Amino acid sequence: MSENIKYSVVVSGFKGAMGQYTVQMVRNNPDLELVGVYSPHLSSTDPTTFGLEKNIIVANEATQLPKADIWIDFSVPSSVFENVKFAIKHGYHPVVGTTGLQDSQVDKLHVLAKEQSLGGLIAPNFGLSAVLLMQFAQQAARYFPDAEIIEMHHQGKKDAPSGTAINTAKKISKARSQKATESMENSNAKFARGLIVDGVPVHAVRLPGYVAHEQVLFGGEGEALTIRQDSFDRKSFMSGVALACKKVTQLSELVVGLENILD
Ligand SMILES: NC(=O)c1ccc[n+]([C@@H]2O[C@H](COP(=O)([O-])OP(=O)(O)OC[C@H]3O[C@@H](n4cnc5c(N)ncnc54)[C@H](O)[C@@H]3O)[C@@H](O)[C@H]2O)c1
Ligand SMILES: O=C(O)C1=N[C@H](C(=O)O)CCC1
Repeated sequence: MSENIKYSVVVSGFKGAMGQYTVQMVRNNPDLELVGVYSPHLSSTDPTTFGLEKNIIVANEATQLPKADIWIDFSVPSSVFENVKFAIKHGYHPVVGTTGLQDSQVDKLHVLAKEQSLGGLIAPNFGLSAVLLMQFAQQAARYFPDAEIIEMHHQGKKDAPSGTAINTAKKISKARSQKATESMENSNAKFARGLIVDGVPVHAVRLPGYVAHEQVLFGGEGEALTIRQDSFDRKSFMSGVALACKKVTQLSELVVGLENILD
């Protein structure tokens, strides 16, 4: 980061599993300064209730947040669009980890950010292992058009399939040079065969003990290839979030995917 520049940050969804890690990451990062946190339905807005310094604004309405350079969002799929729209309109550079944005919503946010020449990043996964898995899967799909995805997450996950799995399926679909062998539309066992995302079956598992994991299975004639990544700890996402904070103020548009800002 350039010398002596400290970026101010607000964290939306600060009480959630990812929000809590993010708050710690920002507080421990000498290049970042936490100035506000946001979550609706709070019983108290006293920062000390949440173990935060007195000068940090705790807001249960976005309009109460202080101005800042960066808005990090780890909220819920049903709120992320409105949150990011608010962030862009108010000049915060968005760093968005929350999943569940529809393509049409991403398009709208892209236009909004462009109108304001404001850089931002939406990343369905901030983990390096997942980013690499998606890239390897894209490469493999050129030669193995037949692929299926199994994503496995903790039981508290609100959305299914995961944002990463949807993104992986899209990338496989784009990279395929041939159509997959089976026509999934004609399958008579739709539930057991998973949700078809861009022609790729996606199976979602929710179990205790799991954090975030994905496996892509490719099958060819007499051979198979399996690519797997495991996020065993939410700490694994934090270097990606920190990198996004470092880069996002230098972007002049909304970028999707951590791979686009990796050095
Ligand atoms: N991109 C990544 O690398 C990555 C990694 C992990 C999780 N995620 C995604 O991040 C999101 C959050 O995950 P989590 O495990 O922390 O979930 P969580 O349910 O533990 O936390 C979400 C928090 O958001 C709060 N919230 C509800 N409505 C809100 C609103 N309108 N504005 C702000 N906050 C609101 C909730 O009260 C809760 O505290 C999910 O979409 C998940 O898929 C992404
Ligand atoms: O824990 C979650 O929820 C995760 N969500 C993201 C997704 O939906 O892909 C990334 C991995 C963790």
